[in-house]
Amino acid sequence: MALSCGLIGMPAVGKSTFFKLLTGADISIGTYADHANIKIANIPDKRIDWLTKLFEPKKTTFAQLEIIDIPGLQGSGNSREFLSRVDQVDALVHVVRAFREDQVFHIDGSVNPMRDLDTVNSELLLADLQLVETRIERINAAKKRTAEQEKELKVMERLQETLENEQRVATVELNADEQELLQHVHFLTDKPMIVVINLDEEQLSQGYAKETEIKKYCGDMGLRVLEICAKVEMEINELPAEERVEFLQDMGIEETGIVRLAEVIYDTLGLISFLTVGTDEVRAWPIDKGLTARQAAGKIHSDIARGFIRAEVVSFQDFHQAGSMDAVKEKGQFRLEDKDYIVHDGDIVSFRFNI
Ligand SMILES: Nc1ncnc2c1ncn2[C@@H]1O[C@H](COP(=O)(O)OP(=O)(O)OP(=O)(O)O)[C@@H](O)[C@H]1O
Repeated sequence: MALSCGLIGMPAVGKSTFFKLLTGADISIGTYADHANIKIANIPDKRIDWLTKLFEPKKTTFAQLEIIDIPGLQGSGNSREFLSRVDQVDALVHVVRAFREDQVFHIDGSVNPMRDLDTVNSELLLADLQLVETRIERINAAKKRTAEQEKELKVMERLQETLENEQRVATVELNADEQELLQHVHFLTDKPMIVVINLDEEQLSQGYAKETEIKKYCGDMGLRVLEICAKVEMEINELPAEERVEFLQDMGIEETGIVRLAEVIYDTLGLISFLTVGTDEVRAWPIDKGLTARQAAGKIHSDIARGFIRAEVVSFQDFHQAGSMDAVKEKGQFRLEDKDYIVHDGDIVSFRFNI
């Protein structure tokens, strides 16, 4: 099952616009959306584009993620529903409005990215603090504490202090023992989160005054920040492919904000891709960093993992430089790896198996 990423933020900050850009979904973009949209996004991958040109396969499959457009947080009225939706996703993209546009209302009457950042973060921090406090109360109410409860209490007290200092659970270093203890507790501020500052065209071209302040705030919280102008991205999206390249060159940028965002989400989720090639299909397979060849084989089919013999591996970079499998073999860059080989991002793999 694909991992999921939820778009969150205040109402009318551009979440549906980013959702549409990431998933290519044709949904109506409104300022009063009251439902969550879920769609699959392909993760753009230049390696897959290149391999597709070379192999001309019947089918090309990109790595995929589920993207969920979570309705805007508007005061405490819908906060319970908001928090339960946040609880269900693997990562978050927090869209913050910096763009100035009189036609688009702001729920608090003015555009203030720092205030919005803080409002949403506080909601998440508070939900986690309540969870910690409930668990502490439960342990304290026990007549006699087990050794396990003693350990949990110590960790919970550390988390409580962190959250009271407005720091995220993700910033707390836990040893393996403590991690196991918390395995079944879901903290919202433990989820990877990326902050996207949605700029207007002028802020994009002339620089954005609040940049330093926001970056410092996010840096202190351990959050990655991207600055993107959703309006310009929509315009780029409507251009034919050839004109798009030209447009980006004119702007002096290599990638659109959306491609960068998709890559950062993928990376933040701890995912890498191994690749399979052939005339039937060229495909990127998402796996967690650190998986072995046999575990990676299991992502394709459990039979391949069970009957695993060897993995034939060449790195995309070597293949790209050499230009063909024969050239790769001549250069001695074609490897046979066993089941414990740790698969790397961009490994082109073919599994030998026997069942
Ligand atoms: N960078 C930008 N510059 C100017 N206008 C923008 C920008 N980004 C989004 N908008 C406009 O802001 C409005 C709100 O955007 P959108 O519907 O995507 O927000 P939302 O966060 O999904 O809202 P809701 O929470 O109500 O669903 C739209 O009219 C959109 O075109």
